[in-house]
Amino acid sequence: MSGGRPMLEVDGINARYGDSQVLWDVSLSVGDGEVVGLLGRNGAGKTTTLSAIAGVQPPSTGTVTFDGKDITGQSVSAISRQGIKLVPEDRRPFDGLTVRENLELSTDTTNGEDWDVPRALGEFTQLDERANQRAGDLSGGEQQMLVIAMALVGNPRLVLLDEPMEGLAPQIVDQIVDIVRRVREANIPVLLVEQNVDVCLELIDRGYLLHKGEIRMSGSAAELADATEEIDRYLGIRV
Ligand SMILES: Nc1ncnc2c1ncn2[C@@H]1O[C@H](COP(=O)(O)OP(=O)(O)OP(=O)(O)O)[C@@H](O)[C@H]1O
Repeated sequence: MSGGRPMLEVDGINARYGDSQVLWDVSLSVGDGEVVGLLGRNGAGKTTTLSAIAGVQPPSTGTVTFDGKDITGQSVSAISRQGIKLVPEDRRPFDGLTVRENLELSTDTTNGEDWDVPRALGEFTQLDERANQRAGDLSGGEQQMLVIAMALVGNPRLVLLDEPMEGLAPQIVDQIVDIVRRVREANIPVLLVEQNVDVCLELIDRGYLLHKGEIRMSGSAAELADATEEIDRYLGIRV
């Protein structure tokens, strides 16, 4: 279901930390309204790929094109203004602010007005119930919900989600899965980094297997689900 034109095109990017090369000619795309998975073991280069797209760690070579425009090497803020919202693995809300204040602070109408604080609280009723509580007093799962809601009130044109289920209890994982589904229903494209193959395949239209900094396989969710040998080899886990 690759749908329309690619919203994001990553073409042959290489990235290094000092002398050590960690991405080798990585190419991938995310189409309009697609949820695309980037799967790989610890250290495969998933976070570095997201960092290259978001401008945190520009690639040494290769290009990143967003909505037909070359954004390679632009600053994090310039890329964010164009509607790419990165939700890093360790992103946390501001503990001392309430849920509502965190959402108000993250509201950005540069790229649209579909999402605002009332809509976010309407979609995430668990957050609505705690709207006036300090974010620091929320559970880990609720905080994760809040950081995703904070990305949504930024009216993103693409969300980069780095392991949003990491460290959460299975019951909470289900809630985050539900949230990613709702982002998808809102037609916002998502590039989802995930180590949990089962969870990832439930959510994505297409995906890429990254191993030691190289894309080893790509395909639809169904093709990846059938590729048990590659999943075993590159992820060391069975579906
Ligand atoms: N700031 C850094 N300086 C030096 N090496 C780094 C840095 N960040 C990551 N690396 C190395 O780059 C490689 C890719 O790391 P990256 O974080 O992109 O992988 P990942 O697939 O996201 O893994 P994880 O799930 O553990 O975050 C790893 O070998 C890692 O040790």
